[in-house]
Amino acid sequence: MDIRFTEEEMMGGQVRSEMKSAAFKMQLGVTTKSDVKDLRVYSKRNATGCYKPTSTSTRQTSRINIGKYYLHYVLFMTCGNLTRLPDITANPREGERYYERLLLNHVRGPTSFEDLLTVNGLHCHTFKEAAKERGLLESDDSISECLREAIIFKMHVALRSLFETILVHCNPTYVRRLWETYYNDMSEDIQMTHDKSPEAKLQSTLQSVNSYLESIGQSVAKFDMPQIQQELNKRDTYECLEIIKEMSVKVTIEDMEAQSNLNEQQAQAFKTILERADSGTPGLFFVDGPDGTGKTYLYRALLAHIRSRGMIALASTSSGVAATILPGGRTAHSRFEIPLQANESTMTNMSKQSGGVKLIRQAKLIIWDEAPMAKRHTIETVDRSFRDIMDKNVPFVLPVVPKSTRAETVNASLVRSYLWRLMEKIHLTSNMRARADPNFSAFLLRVGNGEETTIRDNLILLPQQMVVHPSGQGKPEECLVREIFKGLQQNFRSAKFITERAILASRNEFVDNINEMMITQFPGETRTYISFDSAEDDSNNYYQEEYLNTLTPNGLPPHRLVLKENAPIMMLRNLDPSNGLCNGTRLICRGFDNNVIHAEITTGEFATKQVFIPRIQLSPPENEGYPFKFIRKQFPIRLCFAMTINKAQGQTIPNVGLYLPQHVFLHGQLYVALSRGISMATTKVLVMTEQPDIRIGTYTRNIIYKEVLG
Ligand SMILES: Nc1ncnc2c1ncn2[C@@H]1O[C@H](COP(=O)(O)OP(=O)(O)OP(=O)(O)O)[C@@H](O)[C@H]1O
Repeated sequence: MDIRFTEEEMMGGQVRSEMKSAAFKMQLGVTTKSDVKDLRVYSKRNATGCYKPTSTSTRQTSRINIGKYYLHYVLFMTCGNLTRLPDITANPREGERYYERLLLNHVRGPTSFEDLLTVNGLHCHTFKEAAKERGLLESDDSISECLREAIIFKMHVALRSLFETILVHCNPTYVRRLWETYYNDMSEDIQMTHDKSPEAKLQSTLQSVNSYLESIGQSVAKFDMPQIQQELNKRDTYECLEIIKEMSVKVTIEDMEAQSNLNEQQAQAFKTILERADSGTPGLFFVDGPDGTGKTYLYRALLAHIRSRGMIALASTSSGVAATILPGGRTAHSRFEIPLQANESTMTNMSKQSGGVKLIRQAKLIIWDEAPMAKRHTIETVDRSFRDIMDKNVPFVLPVVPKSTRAETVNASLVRSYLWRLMEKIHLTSNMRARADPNFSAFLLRVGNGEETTIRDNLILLPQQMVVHPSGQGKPEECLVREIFKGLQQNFRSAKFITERAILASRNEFVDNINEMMITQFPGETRTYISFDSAEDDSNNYYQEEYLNTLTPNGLPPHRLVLKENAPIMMLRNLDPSNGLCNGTRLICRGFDNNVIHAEITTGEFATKQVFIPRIQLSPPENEGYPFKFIRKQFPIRLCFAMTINKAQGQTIPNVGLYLPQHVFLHGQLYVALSRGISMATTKVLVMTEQPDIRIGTYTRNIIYKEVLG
């Protein structure tokens, strides 16, 4: 039965025709008063593109009495059309009724049921078929389809790492079938380059897949697939692999040359640390310097120097994305096998006979970048396991303890550790990132040290050159976007242009707001991926899918992921660290298919690498406070024209905009944001908070806990 909404209905939101309404009602299966829940008026989209209720008042409720039945409607405003959805529930077990509801929930502005059944001009016979065609239903064999779609790009190395990612993150139940189906495509390049025998080809392909798996503590031996013959060898061989792998980390010319470009303080630090390493006396150093003072530059120079002499230097970091910036970098958690819940007495899980421990014993130098981002118990756990060969470095920001008080934050920091007293402190002070603009560099230093003059509530005056003043019509943030992304329409295909620009904000909702605005302005065809959401063990369907769709917990991609070719995206999970796919890695979309996204890494050691991203299951951290386990199946990425300040840590962003609809709220946050920039002329700030009455100029809050600065 096809029901057309009249113009009158569309405009007024009132159902005038009892006949039509009754038919509509029957079509949707609303038959009794008990089917009627409440009615909400949905008129405003949230930052992720989902509609959210703005009112449930009876005044806005259109409850229509048709005989003894009631029909309640949820009104969706879409592009000037008014589409109505009965606010009733439907369970996947109900078949067509459920799929129809799913379509009504996602298709914008349909004027008839026929509209719902028509996808790209093709008529579907069932709502299920239409929902599937629109990508609203997960394919029964999405994992296999993901690999099949990736084959077309003919990138064999990326295909093997996609296979490994699928093994680890997608939990396929039929690994051997997948292996057999895609083995030829995964091994084509190996066959071509070496002209190997079938067995040698098989072994090389397995080794290649295994090398990715090993980096996250897995191996092909754990999966139902052909096995590596060498694996049968003695453990000694395996242990040596760790050392061979470390010894094969490439030393670049730039890093070798860095040694002669170090500034005075860096050169002094380089000399002090190297002398200690060469003398064989244990030493524990804490390299302290605000962001941009060249800590990473110094570490790279140290790593290159020691490695070029045929010795072992280990690079570990607190976050996966920082690991992709240092050559041979691994997260400290995976390198040292640190338990997730470290406390006063925990030890690492490394066994005394393991290759990892041998490696640590042989290491001349161990670097731990961003050490204070880890809680002190984590660092102390490592110290307890090998206290004589540790080295530590410092970034500026404290570990973020969710929902913690100032005292808790300070207490979790390295400064409160017994190790703090034992560390030899090395201070770097010149901002090398902003070295071309001494005024900016000096301003940053004052902000970072909490020395910039404040008026009440820690408000500091921003240099006028950096302030964006909203002008003309439109939203104020559009002015900031115009400043930072000037020339976008001509340069949108350039990875360099896109990567050198970003807007930073303190909260995800502000970031989403900018990203949503940017993707509509960005040239190209839109590709929308809908997530498949569920609540674990919810067989009674208490948590309706459409309710789950409206949630976007921290660290999860949105339900409606809207992308375009060449648009910048950011990884939200440590999907494949050995290939540079870490939480925080920046990429650019290069191609789309239904179950796979082709992207290019744009920052760090793996820049220009082509990768495939599959859909995976994601859940928010337990401390997000949901009373059920929320599972979202989606590509683990989000747009990154804008990103949170936290995610920008460690990056140089030559054209950076700071969007401040509210003041920053964390220690060092303003400094971290501003110090991504390289000059006042290319660092812009949009302040939207209330300004002090009698002052001239633009003020914003700078939070510095001086006790943490030591
Ligand atoms: N001695 C130097 N000569 C030339 N460029 C340098 C030097 N030291 C650092 N740089 C450059 O300055 C910028 C910032 O350096 P780096 O990333 O090492 O700082 P950082 O202290 O690690 O900052 P963050 O904490 O933000 O990661 C980089 O672009 C780096 O290449």
